[in-house]
Amino acid sequence: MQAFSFSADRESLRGPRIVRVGLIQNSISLPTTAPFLDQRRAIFKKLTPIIDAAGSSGVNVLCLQEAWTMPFAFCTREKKWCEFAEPIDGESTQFLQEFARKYNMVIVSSILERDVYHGETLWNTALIIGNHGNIIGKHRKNHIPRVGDFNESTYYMEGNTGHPVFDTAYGKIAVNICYGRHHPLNWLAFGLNGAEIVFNPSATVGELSEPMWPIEARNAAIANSYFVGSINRVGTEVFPNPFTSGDGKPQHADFGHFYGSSHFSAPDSSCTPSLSRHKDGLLISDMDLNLCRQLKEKWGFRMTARYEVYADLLARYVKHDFEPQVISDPLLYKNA
Ligand SMILES: NC(=O)NCCC(=O)O
Repeated sequence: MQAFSFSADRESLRGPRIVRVGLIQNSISLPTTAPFLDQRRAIFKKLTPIIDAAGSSGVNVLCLQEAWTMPFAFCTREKKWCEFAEPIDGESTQFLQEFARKYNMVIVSSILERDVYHGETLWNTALIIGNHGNIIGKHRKNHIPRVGDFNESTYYMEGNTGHPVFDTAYGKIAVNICYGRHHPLNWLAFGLNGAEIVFNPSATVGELSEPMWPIEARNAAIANSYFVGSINRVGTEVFPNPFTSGDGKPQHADFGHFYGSSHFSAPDSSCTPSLSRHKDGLLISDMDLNLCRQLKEKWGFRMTARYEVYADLLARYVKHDFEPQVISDPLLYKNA
C-alpha cells in the first residue's frame, strides 16, 4: 500500500472538497487452466483483504482494474472465455456491493458484461456502485483495440453509452476504459460532461505501451482539468493454447508482462509515484476536488478552446466527401 495527497489553494467562499480515492492492481490468482468458477472465486478471495484495507483506510471511491474478474484472455480469440461475462447485477457486483455498504464507499467495477436484455450481447463495461451498495449506472468501453495481441473486438462491440459522468456522494466521476486513453476526444468528452475524476482501468503490456503509459493520463488531466486514476494489471498470464499475433513471429502462449505502475495524475500536472511493476498493490490518494476549478480558472482552457471551430471540422470530416484543408505551394509541382 502507498498513500499520497494532492492539495489545492484555500478558497474564501468554498470549503475544501477532499476525497480519498483508491486504486487496486493485481495479478490473477490461479492458472488459466483451473475451472473458471475457481479462478473467479480465487480472485475474489485475493481481493478481499485489499478491498478491506481500502475501506478501513477511509477510501471514499475505489476502482479495480479492467476485467478484474478474469484472466485477460482476449489475446486468444477463443470463445470459451466469454463464460466469464456476467450481467451487471451478477456475482462480482454482489460481492462488491457488500464492501460498498460496509465502508460507505463508491466502487468502480470493470467487467465483461453480458446484456441479458439484448440477446446476451457482450460488452466491456464499468459499473458504478454507489456508497449505499446501489448500482448508479454503467459505461461501456468506447474504443476497442486492434493492436498486437489485443483482439478484443472478437468478444464485444464498441460501447453505446456515450460519455456518462456519475454524480456520486464523493464527486463527479467517469471511466475511460483502457485503450480509450489513446483518444484525446474520449478524455475531452468526459471533461465536457463535468468529470472531476476519470478512472482508466487498464490491461496493457510492457512491450506495447509502457513508454506511453506515464504520459497520456497526465496529459489528459492537464488538458481537461480533472484528476485521473490509472490502473494496470500485474504479471504474466499464460494460456493453455498458443496463439499468433499475425506479425510473422512464432506462436506463443502469453501476452507479455502486465506492468502494473498504477498512479494518479492531477490537473496541475503533478502526479503520484507509481505502484510496482510486479506486485499487487493498493494506491490511495487524498485529492481536493477544488483543484479542478482552480486550474480551469488559472489556464482558461475551456474558455479558449474554440470548440465551435473543431465541431465544424469534425462535422465535415465524418462525411465521406470530406476534403482536407491543404494549401499546396503552387511551385511544388511546377518543374515536375
Ligand atoms: N485492454 C486494452 O484496451 N488494451 C489495449 C492496449 C493498450 O491500449 O495499451
